[in-house]
Amino acid sequence: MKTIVEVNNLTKFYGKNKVLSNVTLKIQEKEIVGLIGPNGAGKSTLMKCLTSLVFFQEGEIKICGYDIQKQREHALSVQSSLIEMPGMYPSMSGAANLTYFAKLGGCSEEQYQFVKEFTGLGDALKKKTKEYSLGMKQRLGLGIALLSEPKFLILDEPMNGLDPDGVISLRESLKYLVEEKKMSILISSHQLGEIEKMASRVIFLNHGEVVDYNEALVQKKFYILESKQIDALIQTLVNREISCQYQKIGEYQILLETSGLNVLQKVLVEAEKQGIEISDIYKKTANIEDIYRQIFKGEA
Ligand SMILES: Nc1ncnc2c1ncn2[C@@H]1O[C@H](COP(=O)(O)OP(=O)(O)OP(=O)(O)O)[C@@H](O)[C@H]1O
Repeated sequence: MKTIVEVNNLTKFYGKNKVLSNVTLKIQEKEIVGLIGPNGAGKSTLMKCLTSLVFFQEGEIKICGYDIQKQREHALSVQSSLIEMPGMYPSMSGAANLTYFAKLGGCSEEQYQFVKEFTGLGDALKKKTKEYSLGMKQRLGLGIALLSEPKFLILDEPMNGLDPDGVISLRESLKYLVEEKKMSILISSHQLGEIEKMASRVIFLNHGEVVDYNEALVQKKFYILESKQIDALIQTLVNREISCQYQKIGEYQILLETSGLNVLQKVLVEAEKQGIEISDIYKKTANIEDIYRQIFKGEA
């Protein structure tokens, strides 16, 4: 496996406010890594450090082996990003924007043609970009980012404002870039379901720190228990001191997190003793949303 991004003990302050604390992570070739965390967790700041848009005080960042502070030009030459609104000239057409940025970056004719096709904008490339919808701007913005044939792509909330078709098309585009162009992608989003579909791995940030969720959470078993006597069931869990995490997720349902079947059995035995009828049980493996809930309890 080839490491494309290496971040070691990155610490960033805005004034006296520490917004990133000892962030350490790696991204390998052909990985799509999701960056998840509540508002203000530091996702955009981390991305801005990776693209050298902001200065950081401690630690190091290497992109394809190039140090972002000591070999800034090289480190920037192998990456592209789409952070906040894609930059483009509003009174120029999409095609003119592409041509302009292609010339600026010395893009090959082959790559230019690939990007033109890849945007999927077709005839709309002739329109001025001030007439573009948000989705069209995102497509063009991604196209512009790809002109330099980056090894590493950073996307900050690229799904914002996209309709379902736009989201599906973005997902397919990213998978293509990883599979066919061997790129690595870091993508932040609050759309956990989408991240789950497109990312091969997820990094959680909380208060500027990478959360070590140890992926063990993914192996935990979750059961949804349905009962009309849900409050009595919860009371039983408390009274009998059954060691498990649970959460009421509906009028008649609790989500039970256990480390094994024996805990579920204990719960069922106790419920039966108390005359509590469990009407249904569903088994569930942890998904990103479950893990998010575990990590950010009450903060989401
Ligand atoms: N230019 C700035 N000057 C001072 N503080 C800033 C600046 N930019 C961000 N911050 C602070 O840094 C912290 C992290 O912000 P950041 O935008 O990185 O979070 P985020 O995880 O991207 O949030 P969101 O999900 O809302 O986009 C916040 O406390 C924010 O107020």
